[in-house]
Amino acid sequence: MIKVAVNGYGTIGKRVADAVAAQPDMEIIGVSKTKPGAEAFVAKERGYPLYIADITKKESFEKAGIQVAGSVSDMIQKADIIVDATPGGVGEGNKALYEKYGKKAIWQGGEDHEVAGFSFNSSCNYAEAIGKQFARVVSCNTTGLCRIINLIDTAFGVKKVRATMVRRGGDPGDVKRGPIDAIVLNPVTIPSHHGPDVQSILPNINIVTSAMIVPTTLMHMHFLNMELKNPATKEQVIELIKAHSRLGLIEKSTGIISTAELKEYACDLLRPRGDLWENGIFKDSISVLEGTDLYLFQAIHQEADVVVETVDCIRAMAGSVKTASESIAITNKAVGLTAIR
Ligand SMILES: NC(=O)C1=CN([C@@H]2O[C@H](COP(=O)(O)OP(=O)(O)OC[C@H]3O[C@@H](n4cnc5c(N)ncnc54)[C@H](OP(=O)(O)O)[C@@H]3O)[C@@H](O)[C@H]2O)C=CC1
Ligand SMILES: O=C(OP(=O)(O)O)[C@H](O)COP(=O)(O)O
Repeated sequence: MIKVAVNGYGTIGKRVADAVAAQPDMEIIGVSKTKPGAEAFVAKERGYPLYIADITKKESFEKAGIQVAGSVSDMIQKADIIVDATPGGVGEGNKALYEKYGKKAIWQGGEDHEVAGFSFNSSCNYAEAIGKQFARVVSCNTTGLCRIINLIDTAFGVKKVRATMVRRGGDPGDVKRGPIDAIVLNPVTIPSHHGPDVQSILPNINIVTSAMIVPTTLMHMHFLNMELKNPATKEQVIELIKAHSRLGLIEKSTGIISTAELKEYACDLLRPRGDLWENGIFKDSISVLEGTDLYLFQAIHQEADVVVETVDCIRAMAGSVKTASESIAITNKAVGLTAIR
C-alpha cells in the first residue's frame, strides 16, 4: 500500500483524503490542519490521524476534543508521499521539509510550475510522472482545458485555442470571498495565466486565454474555440468525448443549461459532496463550423476535478501502475466515477 499524507485538510485536501482512502492500493496515514475547526471533526470521524503544523497548539485542539497525532514533520516521516493541499503559495515553503526527509510530494495548482518542475494531467503526461519525486497537479481550470484540448489535438490536430474562463468567486464554504455583485476582470490583461499553465503540460499548443470572476461558488464555465488542422464533424467530436472517462456530456434532454442545475444533478446522482470529477461539456453547445472551427461550453467543478488527477499522480510517482488508462480505471472505479452521459 502507498502511504499517503495530506498536508492541508481543506477543500481539496479532504476530498483527496477520501479519494485515496477509497483506492485498493493506497492508505491515508495522516492529514494536517493549523487550527481546530469543522474539518478536524470530519477527519476524526473518518479515522484520519490529525497532525498539526504548530505542535505548540496541541492543547487548543485537545481542548476542542480533537486528538493530535503529532507534528507535520512526524506525519511526513511516516508517509511515502505527501499531497500538499495548503493554500496557494503556502506549499512552496514546505518543499524543504519534504526534501529533508527524502519524500515524494505533489503540490496543487496554487503553486507555480517551478516548485515541482513538472506539471501533471493523467490523460496528457502520466508516463512522464512515473518515478518522479515532485509533481504539481495543475489547477481545476487548467485540468479541464488540458483534458479536452489533448483529446482534440490527438484526433484532429489543433492549430490554435482561444478560451475564456468565467470563474467562480470562491468555494461554497468560502465566506470571506466575492464578489457579491460584480463581474471582475481577473486578470484584466490578456492572456490570463491559464494559457501558459496549459503549455506547462502541452507545450506545443497555441493558446490564448482570458478570465473573469463572477458572484457564484458552484463551478467555473469555459467558452472554448479550437481551430483544427484537419476537418471534423460534430458527431466525431461527440464520439471522442463519450470514449473519454473524464469528459462528461450534458444531454439536452436533461434540461440542464446552468451550473446550478448541473450541481443539483451531481447531488441527485449521490456523488460524494455532489462532486463532478469530470468536465461537464454541454452537448448542444458543440459546434464545428466550416469543418475546422470547433466551439463548446464546459462546466468545471473546481473542488473536484483535480482530486482524481491527484490520485493518478500518486500512483504514477509511486511507479506501481505504468499506464494512464490502467490507473484512471482504478481511480474512477474506486471513487465511483462514471462520467455523466
Ligand atoms: N478550492 C479550489 O477550488 C481549488 C484549489 N486548488 C488548489 O488547491 C490548494 C489548496 O486549496 P484549498 O483546498 O482551496 O485551500 P483551503 O484553504 O480550503 O485548505 C487549506 C488547508 O491547508 C491548511 N493549512 C494552511 N496552512 C498550512 C500550513 N502551513 N501547514 C499545513 N496546513 C496548512 C488549512 O488548515 P486550517 O484550515 O486549519 O488553517 C486547510 O486545511 C491550493 O494550491 C489551491 O490553489 C486547486 C483547484 C481548485
Ligand atoms: O485555485 C483555484 O481556486 P482559488 O485559488 O481561486 O481558490 C482554482 O484552481 C482556480 O484557479 P485558476 O483560475 O488559477 O485555475
